[in-house]
Amino acid sequence: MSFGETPPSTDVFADDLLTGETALITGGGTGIGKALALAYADHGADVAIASRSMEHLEPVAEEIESKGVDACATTVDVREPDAVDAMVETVLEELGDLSILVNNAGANFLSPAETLSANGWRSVVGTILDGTANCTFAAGEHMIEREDGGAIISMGATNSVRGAPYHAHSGAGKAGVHNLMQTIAAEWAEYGIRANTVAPGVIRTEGVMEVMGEAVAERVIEDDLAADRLGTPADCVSVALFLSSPAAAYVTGSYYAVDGGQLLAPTPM
Ligand SMILES: CCCCCCC/C=C/C(=O)SCCNC(=O)CCNC(=O)[C@H](O)C(C)(C)COP(=O)(O)OP(=O)(O)OC[C@H]1O[C@@H](n2cnc3c(N)ncnc32)[C@H](O)[C@@H]1OP(=O)(O)O
Ligand SMILES: NC(=O)C1=CN([C@@H]2O[C@H](COP(=O)(O)OP(=O)(O)OC[C@H]3O[C@@H](n4cnc5c(N)ncnc54)[C@H](OP(=O)(O)O)[C@@H]3O)[C@@H](O)[C@H]2O)C=CC1
Repeated sequence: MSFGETPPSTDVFADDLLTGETALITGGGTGIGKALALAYADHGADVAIASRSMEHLEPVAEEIESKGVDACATTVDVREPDAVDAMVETVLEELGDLSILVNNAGANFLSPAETLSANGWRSVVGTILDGTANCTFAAGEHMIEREDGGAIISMGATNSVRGAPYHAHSGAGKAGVHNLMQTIAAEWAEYGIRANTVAPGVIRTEGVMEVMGEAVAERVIEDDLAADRLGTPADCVSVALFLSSPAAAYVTGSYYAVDGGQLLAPTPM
């Protein structure tokens, strides 16, 4: 017996779950971010996507518009605070509001700690942690001013909970992301803004397969997971949609692993 697949969100959630909301998803042109962007549109939200490459963004923006909602695609390097401020301005100019932020842009490679260069550390921690902070602060300023609350979801990773070989930069960055979400949850509750972390385990995307390769993926399934498959972007979509919706009105500062049981202890038998 296996867990099976997470069904498409349209089979589970109401079509109008997010009608009236405006979501910004960083890294929304590929992988998990693309799946999130299309799902948010399926459920009625206007959707902005932002990353460094317009080539990644443009086709997804077209697909979002084909679903009958408004789309905005804007380039940004999330490591640059001024560029992030400009991204939020563009979203507000083009879509008129910003009520949901998904900090999804990410970067990773596997490296022994002792050979990791200072620049290698910065490229990953800068994207994951500085990027999440820059976007949260810029979007948060608007969310506070709009006086109607908001939802912030940050993509963490299971490597934030347990140190793991070759993850010095990525694990430390993702641990910082969750801690930041908890602090934001505490500080901005008074404005009706909720902040939560979704922590994928190993989700089959082009990005992660570049990092780990097929042979390592097979070993992970065999040795590290309770589930009998890697995760899919759809597995992450349903949790993020829930956290973005009124169904999660009392949920803030929380950590949701989407990991097929990766964080469970291995069997002693
Ligand atoms: C076994 C289980 C694995 C599961 C992992 C689960 C945890 C998280 C997973 C994910 O996040 S998956 C998503 C991953 N997606 C991406 O990484 C896509 C984006 N990736 C990138 O943009 C690049 O790969 C990047 C290197 C992360 C960043 O590129 P950027 O253009 O900013 O930097 P570069 O100029 O290319 O390099 C900067 C710096 O980093 C060093 N470096 C790059 N790759 C490696 C490597 N494989 N090993 C060691 N060092 C590396 C590079 O040499 C540069 O340093 P200096 O040479 O200038 O010192
Ligand atoms: N897949 C997995 O197994 C896991 C993923 N995660 C996390 O989930 C999220 C999505 O991962 P996944 O879909 O696999 O990754 P992808 O590699 O597909 O996506 C990463 C995205 O981030 C964007 N991006 C990278 N650097 C920057 C930057 N400096 N500024 C703006 N955008 C940037 C990229 O777009 P562009 O190149 O156009 O800039 C790309 O769209 C990430 O945060 C990742 O760390 C966590 C654990 C496991």
